[in-house]
Amino acid sequence: MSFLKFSSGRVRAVGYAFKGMVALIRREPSVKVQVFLTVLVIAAGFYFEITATQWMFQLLAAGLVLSAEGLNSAVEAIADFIHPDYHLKIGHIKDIAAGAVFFAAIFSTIIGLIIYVPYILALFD
Ligand SMILES: Nc1ncnc2c1ncn2[C@@H]1O[C@H](COP(=O)(O)OP(=O)(O)OP(=O)(O)O)[C@@H](O)[C@H]1O
Repeated sequence: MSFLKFSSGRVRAVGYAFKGMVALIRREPSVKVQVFLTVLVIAAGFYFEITATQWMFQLLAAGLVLSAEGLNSAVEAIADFIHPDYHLKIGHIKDIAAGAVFFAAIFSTIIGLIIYVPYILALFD
Protein backbone atom coordinates (compact mmCIF):
# COMPACT_ATOMS: atom_id res chain seq x y z
CA MET A 1 0.00 0.00 0.00
CA SER A 2 1.41 3.38 -0.97
CA PHE A 3 2.06 5.99 1.71
CA LEU A 4 -0.42 8.36 -0.02
CA LYS A 5 -3.21 5.75 0.05
CA PHE A 6 -2.45 4.92 3.70
CA SER A 7 -2.48 8.63 4.66
CA SER A 8 -5.75 9.41 2.84
CA GLY A 9 -7.35 6.37 4.55
CA ARG A 10 -6.27 7.65 7.97
CA VAL A 11 -7.52 11.18 7.23
CA ARG A 12 -10.89 9.73 6.14
CA ALA A 13 -11.06 7.68 9.36
CA VAL A 14 -10.49 10.83 11.42
CA GLY A 15 -13.34 12.44 9.44
CA TYR A 16 -15.70 9.58 10.32
CA ALA A 17 -14.64 9.74 13.96
CA PHE A 18 -15.29 13.50 14.01
CA LYS A 19 -18.74 12.88 12.48
CA GLY A 20 -19.41 10.33 15.25
CA MET A 21 -18.29 12.76 17.94
CA VAL A 22 -20.64 15.46 16.62
CA ALA A 23 -23.50 12.90 16.43
CA LEU A 24 -22.89 11.89 20.06
CA ILE A 25 -23.00 15.52 21.23
CA ARG A 26 -26.12 16.34 19.18
CA ARG A 27 -28.18 13.18 19.75
CA GLU A 28 -27.23 11.60 23.08
CA PRO A 29 -28.76 13.33 26.12
CA SER A 30 -26.27 11.70 28.52
CA VAL A 31 -23.34 12.96 26.40
CA LYS A 32 -24.91 16.44 26.30
CA VAL A 33 -25.03 16.46 30.12
CA GLN A 34 -21.36 15.39 30.32
CA VAL A 35 -20.35 18.07 27.79
CA PHE A 36 -22.20 20.66 29.88
CA LEU A 37 -20.41 19.46 33.05
CA THR A 38 -17.08 19.54 31.21
CA VAL A 39 -17.66 23.16 30.15
CA LEU A 40 -18.59 23.95 33.76
CA VAL A 41 -15.38 22.49 35.24
CA ILE A 42 -13.29 24.16 32.52
CA ALA A 43 -14.84 27.49 33.53
CA ALA A 44 -14.14 26.62 37.20
CA GLY A 45 -10.54 25.80 36.25
CA PHE A 46 -10.07 29.29 34.78
CA TYR A 47 -11.91 30.95 37.68
CA PHE A 48 -9.77 29.29 40.39
CA GLU A 49 -6.62 29.38 38.24
CA ILE A 50 -5.84 25.71 38.92
CA THR A 51 -2.31 24.40 38.33
CA ALA A 52 -1.07 22.71 35.13
CA THR A 53 -1.11 19.31 36.89
CA GLN A 54 -4.69 19.89 38.04
CA TRP A 55 -5.66 20.85 34.44
CA MET A 56 -4.14 17.59 33.18
CA PHE A 57 -6.05 15.46 35.71
CA GLN A 58 -9.27 17.39 35.09
CA LEU A 59 -9.04 17.09 31.29
CA LEU A 60 -8.08 13.41 31.53
CA ALA A 61 -11.06 12.71 33.82
CA ALA A 62 -13.47 14.62 31.55
CA GLY A 63 -12.15 12.83 28.46
CA LEU A 64 -12.48 9.46 30.20
CA VAL A 65 -16.12 10.09 31.16
CA LEU A 66 -17.05 11.42 27.69
CA SER A 67 -15.33 8.49 26.04
CA ALA A 68 -17.02 5.93 28.32
CA GLU A 69 -20.38 7.65 27.79
CA GLY A 70 -19.89 7.49 24.01
CA LEU A 71 -19.00 3.79 24.10
CA ASN A 72 -22.04 3.16 26.33
CA SER A 73 -24.25 4.85 23.72
CA ALA A 74 -22.72 2.62 21.03
CA VAL A 75 -23.40 -0.52 23.12
CA GLU A 76 -27.01 0.64 23.68
CA ALA A 77 -27.46 1.28 19.96
CA ILE A 78 -26.07 -2.17 19.05
CA ALA A 79 -28.28 -3.83 21.69
CA ASP A 80 -31.41 -2.04 20.40
CA PHE A 81 -30.50 -2.91 16.81
CA ILE A 82 -29.86 -6.61 17.30
CA HIS A 83 -32.70 -7.11 19.79
CA PRO A 84 -35.30 -4.31 19.93
CA ASP A 85 -37.62 -6.34 22.19
CA TYR A 86 -37.33 -6.76 25.94
CA HIS A 87 -34.79 -9.42 26.97
CA LEU A 88 -33.05 -10.06 30.31
CA LYS A 89 -29.66 -10.44 28.54
CA ILE A 90 -30.08 -7.10 26.77
CA GLY A 91 -30.94 -5.51 30.10
CA HIS A 92 -27.79 -7.01 31.65
CA ILE A 93 -25.62 -5.85 28.71
CA LYS A 94 -26.98 -2.29 29.01
CA ASP A 95 -26.57 -2.33 32.80
CA ILE A 96 -22.90 -3.32 32.69
CA ALA A 97 -22.17 -0.79 29.91
CA ALA A 98 -23.76 1.89 32.12
CA GLY A 99 -21.77 0.51 35.07
CA ALA A 100 -18.55 1.17 33.14
CA VAL A 101 -19.55 4.83 32.79
CA PHE A 102 -20.36 4.93 36.50
CA PHE A 103 -16.81 3.79 37.37
CA ALA A 104 -15.37 6.68 35.32
CA ALA A 105 -17.89 9.13 36.76
CA ILE A 106 -17.18 8.16 40.40
CA PHE A 107 -13.41 8.50 40.06
CA SER A 108 -13.74 11.75 38.07
CA THR A 109 -15.97 13.18 40.79
CA ILE A 110 -13.34 12.26 43.39
CA ILE A 111 -10.67 14.00 41.26
CA GLY A 112 -12.94 17.06 41.02
CA LEU A 113 -13.42 17.14 44.79
CA ILE A 114 -9.67 16.79 45.43
CA ILE A 115 -9.03 19.73 43.09
CA TYR A 116 -11.83 22.10 44.05
CA VAL A 117 -12.66 21.54 47.74
CA PRO A 118 -9.46 23.37 48.87
CA TYR A 119 -10.17 26.30 46.49
CA ILE A 120 -13.80 26.52 47.68
CA LEU A 121 -12.76 26.34 51.36
CA ALA A 122 -10.20 29.11 50.71
CA LEU A 123 -13.07 31.38 49.60
CA PHE A 124 -14.41 31.31 53.17
CA ASP A 125 -11.06 32.01 54.88
N1 LIG B 1 -34.50 -4.30 25.59
C1 LIG B 1 -34.36 -4.33 26.91
N2 LIG B 1 -34.50 -5.48 27.58
C2 LIG B 1 -34.34 -5.52 28.92
N3 LIG B 1 -34.03 -4.44 29.67
C3 LIG B 1 -33.85 -3.27 29.05
C4 LIG B 1 -34.02 -3.15 27.65
N4 LIG B 1 -33.79 -1.86 27.30
C5 LIG B 1 -33.49 -1.24 28.43
N5 LIG B 1 -33.51 -2.06 29.49
C6 LIG B 1 -33.21 -1.69 30.90
O1 LIG B 1 -33.43 -0.31 31.05
C7 LIG B 1 -32.19 0.35 31.39
C8 LIG B 1 -32.13 1.67 30.65
O2 LIG B 1 -32.00 1.39 29.28
P1 LIG B 1 -31.97 2.51 28.16
O3 LIG B 1 -31.70 1.91 26.86
O4 LIG B 1 -33.22 3.31 28.27
O5 LIG B 1 -30.73 3.31 28.63
P2 LIG B 1 -30.65 4.72 29.33
O6 LIG B 1 -29.86 4.53 30.59
O7 LIG B 1 -31.99 5.37 29.42
O8 LIG B 1 -29.82 5.41 28.23
P3 LIG B 1 -29.02 6.75 28.30
O9 LIG B 1 -27.64 6.37 28.78
O10 LIG B 1 -29.07 7.21 26.87
O11 LIG B 1 -29.79 7.64 29.27
C9 LIG B 1 -31.09 -0.65 31.00
O12 LIG B 1 -29.92 -0.44 31.76
C10 LIG B 1 -31.76 -1.98 31.26
O13 LIG B 1 -31.70 -2.30 32.65
